[in-house]
Amino acid sequence: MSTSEPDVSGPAHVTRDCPASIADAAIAPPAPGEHVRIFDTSLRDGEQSPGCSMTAPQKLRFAHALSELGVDVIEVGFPASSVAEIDAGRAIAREVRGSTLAALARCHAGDIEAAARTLDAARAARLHVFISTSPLHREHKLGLSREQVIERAVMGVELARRHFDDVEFSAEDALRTEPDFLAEICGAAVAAGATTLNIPDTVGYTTPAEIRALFEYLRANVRDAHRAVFSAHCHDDLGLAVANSLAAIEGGARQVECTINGIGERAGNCALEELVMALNVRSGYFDARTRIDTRRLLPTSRLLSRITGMQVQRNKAIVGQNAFAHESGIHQHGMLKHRGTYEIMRPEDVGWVQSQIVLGRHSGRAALSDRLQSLGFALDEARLNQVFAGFKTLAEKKREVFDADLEALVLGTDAPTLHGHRLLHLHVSTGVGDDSLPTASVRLLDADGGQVSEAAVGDGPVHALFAALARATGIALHIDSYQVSSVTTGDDAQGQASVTARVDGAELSGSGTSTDILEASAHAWLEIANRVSRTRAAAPSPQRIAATA
Ligand SMILES: CC(=O)SCCNC(=O)CCNC(=O)[C@H](O)C(C)(C)COP(=O)(O)OP(=O)(O)OC[C@H]1O[C@@H](n2cnc3c(N)ncnc32)[C@H](O)[C@@H]1OP(=O)(O)O
Ligand SMILES: CC(C)C(=O)C(=O)O
Repeated sequence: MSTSEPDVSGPAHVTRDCPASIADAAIAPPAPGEHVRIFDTSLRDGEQSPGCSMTAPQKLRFAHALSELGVDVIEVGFPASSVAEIDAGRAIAREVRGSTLAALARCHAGDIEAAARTLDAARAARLHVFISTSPLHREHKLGLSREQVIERAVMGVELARRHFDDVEFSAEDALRTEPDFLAEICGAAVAAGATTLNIPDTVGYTTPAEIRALFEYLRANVRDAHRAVFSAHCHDDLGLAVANSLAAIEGGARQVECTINGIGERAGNCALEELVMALNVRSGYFDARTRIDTRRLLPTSRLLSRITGMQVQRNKAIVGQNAFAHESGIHQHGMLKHRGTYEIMRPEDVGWVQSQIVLGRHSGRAALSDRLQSLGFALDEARLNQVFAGFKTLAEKKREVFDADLEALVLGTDAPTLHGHRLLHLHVSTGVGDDSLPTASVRLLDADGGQVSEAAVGDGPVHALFAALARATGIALHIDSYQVSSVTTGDDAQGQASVTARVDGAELSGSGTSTDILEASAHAWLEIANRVSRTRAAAPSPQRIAATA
């Protein structure tokens, strides 16, 4: 192998020619408000990411989620790659409705037959055939001349059309292909029956201005261009996949291929959630619509992370944990006055419950005071300043200051549970077998020093325990999440239980630690319940982030 730098740029005239061609191109801009098809390839290109392979049941589940999201086309896989891929695709084709189902094939008879067999039962099916068109790929990968590549492409499209009316042709590595040859092969594909022309930036090499120019050029120079929908498929090697896809839309693309969380070969593909929200938030600028139900973006992203085990980075746009979290005082102060100051979209519109004000070393008095009010503490200015000084000292030591820390700061060193109900006794029995039911009994010490005992049954021991605590305290919590993790090691490891609950429209969390995970769970539940009873006792209602106009 040569040690010199590989020439990856393709022919020098590729980038030089496009702008000149645009000047010649007398084409109408895309009609305003046009629909842009969303083609999701998480199950095909996404699955090509190392570490992202999915089982057949996982693919089926995710395909249902994509259809519920409102994706126009779901690429179910590359059937020629294995029997398991065919079986997974067939299961999707039997069940999933509401989206067109596509399968990828090389310009090979065997691949096309396998893809067609896979989509047999689909209500709406598309065959997607591809071949490389760039000089680098033609010479080094395929060993084919321009004419031979066109011949193969035409053969592939014609064979695909024998199975389905909906046929997509992709010119792999299109952005490093000579524009005149690209226009020629696209025209040949349309003549052979292709209804969608996909122009992939296979190696993530292009820039927004360049890809826009290329789409404008192709719309003007491909023979019978009006008979096909132009599509973009951008990779993220330079972090430009979303920007390039948006530019392609400006150039006339009316289908964009993307993946949830941007998974895909190498650095990934255009992230569906980012592209859709860019079109949505800047609708006046792009004037192009999708039919995606944006409130399903976060749940779909989370489902994919759970299935693949590939976590989304915290600062990822739209679906990352920090996407709607504010930690610095100046931003928090602005957010409390009007959330439009630091948010360009509503978290609720993409599936989050609400924005988050995270208290840490950069926070100021406005955010601290707001959080204290929502915890039921109304402090005068002098006391607030005192607590603020303690808060800053604590925040220097901790990354994030939690509600329980604030309660300790205001109330003194006692654990927060001392200021509400406290667990004295707990007994839980599990219910394995026909006649037994999981049962829990609890005895609590209340804030006035009295005792209260209650028992309850449930679907499982934790459910029974939480039901008994609800009876004893008179507080009903809607549990959103419950997790137990080990915080030390060995046989006597401490377990930490974390509970998140929604109460009176707010999301509250509590945690408890013990060598007994049921006791830890009871402490976590009581931490939230005690906060609720104190908040309810301390009217007026908490200040909320002002709604965006
Ligand atoms: C840009 C993209 O994302 S393309 C999609 C990439 N996805 C995948 O490759 C996943 C599925 N792939 C596979 O399972 C395997 O590669 C298979 C089963 C398809 C093929 O396996 P093999 O027959 O062992 O071939 P191998 O993968 O080593 O090489 C690819 C062959 O396809 C040929 N080829 C590549 N693209 C095309 C095309 N679009 N049309 C026709 N032939 C093509 C190559 O020239 C090579 O042919 P050769 O074996 O005659 O040299
Ligand atoms: C096969 C095509 C669409 C592709 O995945 C690419 O070129 O990246």
